[in-house]
Amino acid sequence: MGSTPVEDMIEASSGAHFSGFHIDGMQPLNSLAGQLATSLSENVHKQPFIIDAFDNEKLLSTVEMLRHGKTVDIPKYDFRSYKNSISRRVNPSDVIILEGILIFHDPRIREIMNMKIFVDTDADVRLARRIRRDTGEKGRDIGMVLDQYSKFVKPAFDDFILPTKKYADIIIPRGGDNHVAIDLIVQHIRTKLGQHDLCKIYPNLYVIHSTFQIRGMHTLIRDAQTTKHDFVFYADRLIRLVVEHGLGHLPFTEKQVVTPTGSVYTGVDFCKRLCGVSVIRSGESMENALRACCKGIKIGKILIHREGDNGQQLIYEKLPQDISDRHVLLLDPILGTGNSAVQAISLLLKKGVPEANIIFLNLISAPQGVHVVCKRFPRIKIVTSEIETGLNQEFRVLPGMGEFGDRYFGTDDE
Ligand SMILES: Nc1nc2c(ncn2[C@@H]2O[C@H](COP(=O)(O)OP(=O)(O)OP(=O)(O)O)[C@@H](O)[C@H]2O)c(=O)[nH]1
Ligand SMILES: O=P(O)(O)OC[C@H]1O[C@H](OP(=O)(O)OP(=O)(O)O)[C@H](O)[C@@H]1O
Ligand SMILES: O=c1cc[nH]c(=O)[nH]1
Repeated sequence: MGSTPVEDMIEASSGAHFSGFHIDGMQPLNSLAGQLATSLSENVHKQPFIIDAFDNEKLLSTVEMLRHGKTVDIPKYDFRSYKNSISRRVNPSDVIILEGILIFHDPRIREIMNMKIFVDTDADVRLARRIRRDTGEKGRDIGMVLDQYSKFVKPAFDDFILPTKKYADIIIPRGGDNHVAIDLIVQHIRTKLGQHDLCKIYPNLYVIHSTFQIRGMHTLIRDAQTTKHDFVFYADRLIRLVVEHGLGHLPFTEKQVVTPTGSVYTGVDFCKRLCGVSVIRSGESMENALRACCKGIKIGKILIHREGDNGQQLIYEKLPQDISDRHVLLLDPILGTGNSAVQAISLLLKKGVPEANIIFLNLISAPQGVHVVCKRFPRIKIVTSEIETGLNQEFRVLPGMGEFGDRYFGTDDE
């Protein structure tokens, strides 16, 4: 086995292809060539392509659980009995490698992959590996292996697997021996895991496009010398930008109107059924901006007691009764450790709000908080105006802007 998960996976693969990101050991859910052969009938070419042997629903739900940070049990396929017998426990991790024949077939599975790789291996090498594996590991007779290969495996590869190559982002020639390609992929994944590429790791994290105006406003609110009046003024301007950006992520419907010139303008209609939820106290600073954009919007409140990096406790909540039918704009200007956000989002989920209907709006996010929230709730959207460098020992955001609530509401002593 190689020294990285990617290398391990390439070396372990039996030749056809793999795709990432991926979980080592996931292929039993998807089946290998032997399963493929048994699932295809002689007249497969005349029939629509239905893959009964693949449990894609299970694959999707398993990956979803891993993305939520949950441990899963993956069934292991036994080639001798043709059954899923034992299962294997897999823990969640930052990189999920998903490997298997026909892995690019189902568009829903393609959709969850950040990078799709096709390992192109010579047909002779694939056949040689197959003979070695099936006679050795599966105890099959060589005549049977060759017969199965020419009748089912080769035509099925040409008809169904090769065409999925077009979905790959990267095609690696010469399979696992191509160390340059493997190094490039490993480097790419490392880069994605770096703090500065958070948006690439988490497609639901949106950092508003920076301009010198925005940098200028941040410079003012971060400056410890800035007066309360200016702090509020520039924080409000930034908050308004974040709110407008966040509203842009709501669904919309197409709408046509007739303009005063008598022409038809094809536009969109805003999403109905919204509400805001502010995290007391700092989140309340964002309510005016939301009300200014969405007239009459209902705004619920959550109060969380925060102590250090844990010990978060929900103290008070008052939310619209029909919140589960609404898109929720969660308001809190600071995402630090992420513990307050996790508490608030967990409460919304408990009230029946679908995860995908939550947009978390904030001014600054520490990478630690982004990791915590995005891993636990991969379907919520986070909209922020800047990503910070980290947290200090007291779990304050760095460089940060100090105690936001105190500076905004004037309760700091200076
Ligand atoms: N989605 C969206 N709505 C906007 C925007 N700007 C203003 N709005 C208005 O904000 C309103 C959404 O607020 P809601 O209070 O959920 O509206 P509603 O569903 O009609 O009323 P309630 O059910 O009583 O809450 C919509 O009626 C929009 O007209 C925007 O940028 N996006
Ligand atoms: O991600 P976390 O580490 O949980 O930190 C973020 C929380 O801290 C801030 O509130 P704070 O406790 O300062 O209260 P305040 O809004 O009442 O000032 C902020 O508004 C968040 O709610
Ligand atoms: O840096 C921080 C962290 C939490 N709350 C704040 O107001 N500032």
